[in-house]
Amino acid sequence: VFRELPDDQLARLQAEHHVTVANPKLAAQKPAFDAALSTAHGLIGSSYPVDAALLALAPQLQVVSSVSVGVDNYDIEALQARGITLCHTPGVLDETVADTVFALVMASSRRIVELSALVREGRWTKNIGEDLFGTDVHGKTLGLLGFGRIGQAVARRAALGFGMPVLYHTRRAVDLSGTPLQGLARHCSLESLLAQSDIVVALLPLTAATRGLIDAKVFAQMKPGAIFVNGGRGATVDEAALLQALDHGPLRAAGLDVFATEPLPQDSPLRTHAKVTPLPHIGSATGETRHAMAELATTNLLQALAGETPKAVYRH
Ligand SMILES: O=C(O)C(=O)[C@@H](O)[C@H](O)[C@H](O)CO
Repeated sequence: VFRELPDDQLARLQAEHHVTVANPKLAAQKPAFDAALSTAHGLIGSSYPVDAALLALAPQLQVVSSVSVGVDNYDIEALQARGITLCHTPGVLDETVADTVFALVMASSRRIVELSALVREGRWTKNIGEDLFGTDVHGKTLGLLGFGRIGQAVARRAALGFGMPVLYHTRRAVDLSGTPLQGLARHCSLESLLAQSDIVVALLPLTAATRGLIDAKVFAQMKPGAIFVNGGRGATVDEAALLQALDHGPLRAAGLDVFATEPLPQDSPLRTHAKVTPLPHIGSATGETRHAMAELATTNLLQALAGETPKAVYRH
């Protein structure tokens, strides 16, 4: 177990297997982690690189169970070459991440953090003037880059809760017939989405194809005054181009839950930028959802080690 699990899930593992808990990110625990790797049949955790070098130290490994939906920390080819099963936790976090994304849409559009700080710091001395006005969210056009389970959960909030026209860009249109989004979300080209969207939300997994995809060319096609929110992976965005777009247009503001380097380096201009609402990668960070993720990851691991097909195998 290379990232802390709730006690009840740890107990499920200990009831059936010999369990070592060692977080390799903690120097004091790294030796125990390396020692346990040499005999490990299963790994469970998240946000630590499981690459070919690590796999070479784990000759008995049969399954890796990630307490995350994203799998960009895992060398998929190296795992497949070893016939090691990779499991993850899709589905159980969709609504929570969608809530976080919408919180960033609201916070960056209505300047919630900035104006709350004004009150906290005793600077509310007169009625708020136009220079501190935000911009409406209801009725604005939302553009989604990525339209999987989480993207569709965001689209439901927007279309059904805020009367927002929804556009999305993916390789293929999604069949929404019989779903609450039928007729409320339209598939379109990237260019068309960027030209029409008042709010652009990125929910892209990090792959070779999406790394740095949201670059200066993409920002330049956004509407003047657009709001940009990223709830997917930081490295899908060229952060230097994002800063340019914030400082020189067209962006009005950005809400960011993810960054190319996490935790965000202290000297990153995104950390203190007046037009940025930053969050420390809390997309799924609620007690309920992190427990549900740990529970699914534990079930995946137990099923795999019992020779059964795990509930959520990552399909490449
Ligand atoms: O599931 C994901 O892909 C996430 O980004 C978060 O829910 C995880 O908590 C995070 O990856 C853990 O480090």
